[in-house]
Order: sequence, then C-alpha cells, then structure tokens
Amino acid sequence: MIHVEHLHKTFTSRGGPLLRPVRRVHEAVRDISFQVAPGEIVGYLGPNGAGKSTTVKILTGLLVPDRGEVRVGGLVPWQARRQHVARLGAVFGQRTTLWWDLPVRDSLELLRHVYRVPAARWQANLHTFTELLDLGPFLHTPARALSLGQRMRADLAAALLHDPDLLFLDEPTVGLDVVAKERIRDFVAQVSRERGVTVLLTTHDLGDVERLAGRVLIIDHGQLLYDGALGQLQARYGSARELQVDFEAAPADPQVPGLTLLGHEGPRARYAFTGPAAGPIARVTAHAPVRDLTVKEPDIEATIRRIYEGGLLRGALHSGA
Ligand SMILES: Nc1ncnc2c1ncn2[C@@H]1O[C@H](COP(=O)(O)OP(=O)(O)OP(=O)(O)O)[C@@H](O)[C@H]1O
Repeated sequence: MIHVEHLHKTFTSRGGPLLRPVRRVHEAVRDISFQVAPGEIVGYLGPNGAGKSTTVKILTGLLVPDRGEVRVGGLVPWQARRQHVARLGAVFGQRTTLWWDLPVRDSLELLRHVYRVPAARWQANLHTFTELLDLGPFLHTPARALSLGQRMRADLAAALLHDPDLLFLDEPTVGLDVVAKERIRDFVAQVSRERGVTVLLTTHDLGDVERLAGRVLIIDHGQLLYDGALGQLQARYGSARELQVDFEAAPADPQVPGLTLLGHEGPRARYAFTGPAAGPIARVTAHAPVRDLTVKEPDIEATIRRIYEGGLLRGALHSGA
C-alpha cells in the first residue's frame, strides 16, 4: 500500500541579522525507507521535530521530496494528487475538518459532494458510523458546540465516509479521557479489520500504539531508527524488571547477593533483575523473612523515552520484524 524508498526532504530557511542573513539548511527527512501492507496499522513514532509530519505531508502529496521514491496504492502522491486524495482519509486530533458553524450532518453532507460519494453508499456509511460511533445525539449540533470526544468521533466519520483505502491518524485520542480513548481505538481497529483500511498512526500516546499497531516505525532526527513489533522493541531494549519486596522488618543490610538494589526505605526494598523472577525471589526470601513481593514490568513508555533521550538506536536501523 505504502512504498517509500530513500526519502529525503530538506528545508531551507533564512535567519540571522537583517543585513547579514544566514541560510540554514535543515534535513527533516534523511534516507527513510519502509513499506506498509494493505490493511496494516502502523505506528509512526518519534519525538517532536523528528520528521513525522514531513513524511506524512509527502505521503499525502502536500510536499514534494528532494529525493526518493514514494508510491501509495501505486500512485506518486504529489503527481496524481486528485486521484490520490480521493483514496485518503485523515484525522488530526488538534484540529477539525468539520465546518465549525454547521451541524455535523451538514458537514458530512458537504463532504459527500466534495468526494462525489454515491448517495446510497454515503447513506449506508453514515448509518454504520452513526451506530458504531454513537453520533445520533449530536448529528444536528454545530461542530463548535461538540465536546472533544464527540468532535473526534464526528471527524473519524468524516474521514471515512468516502471509503478511503488509507487513513492518516494524527494524535487521534489527544486530550480524551480513558473511556473516550477506548471508544476511538475500538472503532479504528474495527474499521481497519472489517474494511481493510490501512492506517498510519502518529501519536505520542503509546496506549494508542499498544492497542492498535502491530508494528512501529521510530524516527528521530529525520532517520528511521526502528521498524518492527512494539513487543520486540520492549524485549530487546526494555529496561530490567523490578522486584519490590516488603520484608517483615527493615533488613540490617538490604543488599542481596546477585541482585541490583534500586532503593530501600524501612522494610521495603526494590531490586532490578532480568529473566524469570523465580531465582531473585528465592534469593530475597533466603536473605530475610518476607511479608510481600511484587514484580513490576518495565513499561514501554520508559523504553521509548530512553531511546529518544539516549539515542539507544541511533545510527543503525534495527529491524525487529
Ligand atoms: N516548512 C518548514 N520549513 C522549515 N523547517 C521545517 C518546515 N517544516 C518542518 N521543518 C523542520 O523539520 C523538522 C521536522 O519537522 P516535522 O514537523 O516533520 O517533525 P514531527 O516529527 O512531525 O514533530 P511534531 O511531533 O512536533 O509534530 C523540524 O526540525 C522542523 O522544524
């Protein structure tokens, strides 16, 4: 569905004092290559300024790259824009595509004309999305009066009414509460599964990625650092597991041979370990009488933060696929 090879995009800007302007060249995307299969949901991750929006703008045909090959559904986005755009849908969490003062239904009706969707098809889709996203209570409300969660649901319907093959989701759950986030994620998963829609998801919310994306692409400084499963990223680059121990009483010496002490306070101590927990638990219980034990798994958020901050993967593409 998406085929990107050796993509490069450079921006030039002017800065410095008025009389002695300096021309700055910034490589926003540097030699990125990846493929996305039809129906796949891929998370496109990276810290601010990594080059995500630039890539997405190229994929939608808004920007032309300096070098590299891009095909989306067989088309070169910036060369066949009209045809290409008809097959795309996009939802931006930070802004709406709905007409601000129009009731939601009128916006959806206008989009029917923009995309020239056959009336029966539009009606069937509207019916399905109204059910799945529970749009009924606010179909006749202007976009400006919607809650953020309602607005996002209406935007999702708006993005999908013309049956696109490819959906760009940019921060689709930003600012929503847990229940509203889940509702959006369930819907996206269902639409992709049942309609075969390919989804490229850019988000800082790893809950979206864990729930939806079988695969992630991580970029930083315009370069692709990782292409593979989120789970493998965790297995390979995740930090150690943590064993939290509540001793019967504060131990005279909380150091346990073979374990790394992370911290201790009163009867509680925390140790880092890797691999199965049975060995470390045996060591701790042999050390002093134990009242309670908890094993804490490293979270994926921490792993990704470490990758961004420490450049854990910098310089080489690690494929977990
Ligand atoms: N039109 C432009 N002119 C000059 N520089 C730009 C332009 N657009 C983007 N850049 C620069 O290119 C780099 C990549 O930006 P991009 O918007 O693609 O990052 P991003 O990963 O989408 O970040 P964010 O998560 O903050 O949206 C940044 O350093 C940005 O300042």
